[in-house]
Amino acid sequence: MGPEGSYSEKAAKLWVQKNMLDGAEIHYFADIEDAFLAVVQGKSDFSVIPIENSIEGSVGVTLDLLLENGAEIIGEIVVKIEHCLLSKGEPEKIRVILSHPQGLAQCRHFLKTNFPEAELRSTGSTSHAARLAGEFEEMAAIASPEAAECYGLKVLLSNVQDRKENYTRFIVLRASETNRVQQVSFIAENKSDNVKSYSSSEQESGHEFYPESKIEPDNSSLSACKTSIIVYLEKDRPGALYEILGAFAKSRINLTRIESRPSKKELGDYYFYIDFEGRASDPLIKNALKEIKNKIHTLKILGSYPAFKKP
Ligand SMILES: O=C(O)C(=O)C[C@]1(C(=O)O)C=C[C@@H](O)C=C1
Repeated sequence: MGPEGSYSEKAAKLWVQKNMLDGAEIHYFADIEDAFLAVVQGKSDFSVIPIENSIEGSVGVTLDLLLENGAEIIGEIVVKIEHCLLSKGEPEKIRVILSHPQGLAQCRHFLKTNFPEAELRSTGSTSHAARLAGEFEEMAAIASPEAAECYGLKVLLSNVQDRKENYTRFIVLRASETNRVQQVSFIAENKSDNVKSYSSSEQESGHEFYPESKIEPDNSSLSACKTSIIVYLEKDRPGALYEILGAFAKSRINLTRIESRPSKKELGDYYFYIDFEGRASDPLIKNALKEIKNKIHTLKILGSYPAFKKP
């Protein structure tokens, strides 16, 4: 998610560095949906998308897109978020404050206390907010110090989020295997022997997929890896969720997160997003997944990936 100076850019750069993908090019998209779909449509090899924040919780649109699209989670990155109040003008002049909805929500108390009269407006990203604030003195943005530098803004106040400790977890996606196979054959068909040429505008960047071996996780121990799944029960019955969680508990599989999301079919009907330690290919986990398959309507495995380790 762009433009330059967003937290997503920071996460993407960190992931590139961690995986030594030297020479990787960063492409910027207007919002979470566009960045997500870029990978599904073959416009990028990987997408880096925010999924949860320690103050504000889940990013709903990301959860919905994970359900609706064929994308695989192959990594995660946690970024410390230190929001600043940025503006060209002085604090007394501020009439409108812009940010991504997550940014505004993470600073709700600060904004209400210090700028009760200001109009709050959402933008596609915090950096987009900073870019706009660069144009009008009566506007301010909640964004990173890097965004201030990018768009020539003053940092009026630092660390304005409602809790000092503020972290966002980003996931790294690539197209699911079926999608990737289609995209690779598409590239191969459009490539002559030694000249790289791509006839479709969708493949303008002319990229090739990074070899998978470069991004395979270290699977030396179960806790070094995480797996994310989506479960749909369809029929609400007593103990259904308990049985699913029981299958994990019985095998001593450690759950790291469980989240519900409305199915959008009717009120009170949910999908459950579950993260746990270990890889889906591990026999212990395979067994637990087999056991729960009989008790539920849908199981979607989103991917197994190395758990984030603090540098
Ligand atoms: O707007 C940005 O800079 C983003 O990268 C998006 C995003 C988010 O959606 O959570 C990322 C981190 C912060 O929590 C605020 C906004």
